[in-house]
Amino acid sequence: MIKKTDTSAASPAGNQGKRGKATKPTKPAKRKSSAVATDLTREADSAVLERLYSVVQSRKGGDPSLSHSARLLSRGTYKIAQKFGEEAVECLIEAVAGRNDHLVGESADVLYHLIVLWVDAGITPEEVWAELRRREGTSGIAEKASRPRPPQSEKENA
Ligand SMILES: N=c1c2ncn([C@@H]3O[C@H](COP(=O)(O)OP(=O)(O)OP(=O)(O)O)[C@@H](O)[C@H]3O)c2ncn1[C@@H]1O[C@H](COP(=O)(O)O)[C@@H](O)[C@H]1O
Repeated sequence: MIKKTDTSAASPAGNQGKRGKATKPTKPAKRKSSAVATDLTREADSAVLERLYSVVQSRKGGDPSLSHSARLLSRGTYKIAQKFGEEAVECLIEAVAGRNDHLVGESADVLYHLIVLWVDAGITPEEVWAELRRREGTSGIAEKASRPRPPQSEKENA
């Protein structure tokens, strides 16, 4: 669906896929030391999502006729969750079909709707980044193997 142009929130996430052509990526900052570089890279990766989060948060309680985020947030958790689910399904359809050009746009839609979900729930991006940082360096295989094993009888009934 074509949407009105938003001039108050120049979010690159809004310039992809269904919503238009991708913008040219900006050059990464020069590295000074490996520690600084790691921080800069982290900031650069999450900045676009944090900007989008701030914009969506600022739309809460706004005019639903002027802002899609305000409209979605006014419709409540059930609708927000439903929209997120729909976008996730559209994303997986493109992945399975191997249409990577469409997958980029659908991925942006999923991230936008996930952020609306966070705003509605009162979760901040920093909480999610912290959880991702906590997991860094732990293989999913090792993490699964470390989980307490249920007793055999429980496993059979599952
Ligand atoms: N990233 C997005 C973004 N991605 C998708 N969408 C909108 O999501 C809508 C999805 O359309 P659908 O028909 O699937 O959903 P719907 O209109 O809720 O329809 P129903 O399910 O109710 O029938 C479209 O209007 C898209 O434009 C987005 N709307 C906004 N943003 C970002 O959010 C910022 C603030 O937007 P506003 O809140 O609209 O000011 C923008 O600057 C963008 O950066």
